[in-house]
Amino acid sequence: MLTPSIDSEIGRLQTVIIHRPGKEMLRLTPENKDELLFDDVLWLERAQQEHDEFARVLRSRGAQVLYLQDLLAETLEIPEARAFLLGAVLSEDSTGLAASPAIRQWAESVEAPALAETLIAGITKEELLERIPGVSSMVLASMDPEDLLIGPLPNHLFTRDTSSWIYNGVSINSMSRQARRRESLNYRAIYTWHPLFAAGGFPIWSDGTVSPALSTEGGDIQIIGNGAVLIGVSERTCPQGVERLATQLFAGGVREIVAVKMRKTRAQMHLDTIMTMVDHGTFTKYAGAGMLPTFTLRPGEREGAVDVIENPAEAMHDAIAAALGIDELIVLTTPQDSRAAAREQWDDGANSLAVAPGVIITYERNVNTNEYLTSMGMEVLTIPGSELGRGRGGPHCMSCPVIREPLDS
Ligand SMILES: NC(=O)NCCC[C@H](N)C(=O)O
Repeated sequence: MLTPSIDSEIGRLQTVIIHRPGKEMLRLTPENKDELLFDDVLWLERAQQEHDEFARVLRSRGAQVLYLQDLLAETLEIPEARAFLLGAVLSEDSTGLAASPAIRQWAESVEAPALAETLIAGITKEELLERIPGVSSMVLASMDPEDLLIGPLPNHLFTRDTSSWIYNGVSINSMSRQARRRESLNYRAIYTWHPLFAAGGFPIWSDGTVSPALSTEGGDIQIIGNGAVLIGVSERTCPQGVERLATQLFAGGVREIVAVKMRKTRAQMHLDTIMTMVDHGTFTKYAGAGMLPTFTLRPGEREGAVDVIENPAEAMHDAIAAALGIDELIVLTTPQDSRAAAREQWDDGANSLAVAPGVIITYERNVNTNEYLTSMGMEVLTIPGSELGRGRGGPHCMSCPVIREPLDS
């Protein structure tokens, strides 16, 4: 059993969920990559090596690494969890009325590890018919052999986005994009039934079932400490979603939220693509992000009410410093020309993961940023990411911290 607790972005990382890329990546093609939110197809074996190095570095700094696919497989051993996931994924809406009973019967009998892989990698018509030949179904008859009856979830790689531990509770996020919505179901099953979490005792800020019109994604959420949360209002996280999460967090004791109004572009899809916290009161930030308007949100007087203060762009850093209860923020922006800055941002240069205050994991390719952060006193642990980065996410996106040491211990 775990006692999850994340009261900052930088406290020593004790437990983290990551996902080793697998067969789901082999579903990516030049034709479907955009719909699946990847910028390129990737070389799976190399991506796995890069990811194994990520896991090695995490462990070398004392973190317990939990693999999402293992958690899912262990969860699927529990009949209620299996029934929940199969009911949600293999509904008549997706598999059709005629094939549904046979598919469900087959899925009930699959060993948990294989079923976990199938839920993440998806299944083609031909793979299904190898397992249950002779099903009479117009849905299947209308498909080509290699068409996917259940789609893949390649973006499970970015464990942070779908699941955010915020102080003592968790937000299973409502994903903005169709390609990522089923990811929330997997986390919901894990946090409800997996033995590490099933004892509960933690608030669920959101169970992932709210409408995508109220989307919040974890790449936009940073737990900056001092009872405060920084949230990007981005391409993926909408103001309605922020307000909804804010009411839950305020009821649970969070003191203040600073929401950053971001540009809505793919290159800056989440807050952690332009800035991440690396040390006490210290952020690394992409030069091209500039100063952005913010909103300071606090609990209103009435129950469930939220007070909103608008802050001009020039007050961005001051608004975050105020939430942290400090006089001034330290913002580390690599001095380089704007083209080099844009290239490193695209390659997740601002997407660092702190494993302790001032100790961060970054992609090795962002040489200027890494040298600069080192010169500013950070300990920079680099990992390769040429393949992993094709999904447009770095170490921060690829991690869902569950337990961090409290900052004041
Ligand atoms: N926090 C992040 O920025 N996560 C990266 C998500 C990349 C993924 N391909 C997506 O578009 O959702």
